[in-house]
Amino acid sequence: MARITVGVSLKMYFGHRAAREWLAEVADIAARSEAVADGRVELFVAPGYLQLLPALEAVAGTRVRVAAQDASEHDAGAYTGEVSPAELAEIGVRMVELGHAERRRMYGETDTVVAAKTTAALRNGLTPVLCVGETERMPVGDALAVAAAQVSSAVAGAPAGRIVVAYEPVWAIGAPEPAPADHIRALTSGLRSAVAELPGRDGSAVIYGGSAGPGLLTELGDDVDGLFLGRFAHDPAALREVLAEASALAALRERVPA
Ligand SMILES: O=C[C@H](O)COP(=O)(O)O
Repeated sequence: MARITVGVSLKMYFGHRAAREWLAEVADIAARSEAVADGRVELFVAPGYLQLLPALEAVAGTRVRVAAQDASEHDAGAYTGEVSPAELAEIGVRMVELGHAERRRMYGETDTVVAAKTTAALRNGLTPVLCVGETERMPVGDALAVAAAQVSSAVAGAPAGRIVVAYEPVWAIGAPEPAPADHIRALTSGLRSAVAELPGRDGSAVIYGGSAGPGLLTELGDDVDGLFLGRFAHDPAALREVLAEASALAALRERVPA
């Protein structure tokens, strides 16, 4: 199936009530989207930890997947303040964001930590949304080398399973605009080839994040498997637009054999 993946992280932008209201609107949008309902578009939402249970409740009966924004590398034990990937899976969370630029930069997450967390996620049946990307503007070849090395280090030694690679150039996160389309295309195409060579990663996807919003998916076309949105999906109407674009792109891919 020519699946397009669209994810949204709320980071820590919303309080509890605002998150619940947003989730209710997203659940309604998803329920009305044929492409989400039949699986041509995979939609996942990554709210804060305290918002996970209400999120699961809100999207029950739809195909929307709930993702955590991080998870421990340990399943259980004396790890104060950590959140267990085993418990996330137990409550119905399906995906987990790992190695986001903000965690790497502000919380000291190294490639080694991201690799341990990736192993733990896959061990527990969670699909890692592996965030990778260069920290500064650089030529595409150099940027690809950085991002591809982050991917291969994260999955080395991890159990087999699908991964979603979110290519997020750090300099384009929280910016007024996404990275230039040519840069994104070069990187997502290169990462697709790199992921295709990894054993045990069938069905994996490479999506783009970093100030993404309506219009970008259509501009990128076939060179990307979807988007990872932040601020520009806080307005549910913008997410509705992106899902319509994803649905059109999925339909186009079904008509044109890969
Ligand atoms: O998690 C999402 C990305 O970091 C993108 O966030 P942004 O679209 O607000 O730049």
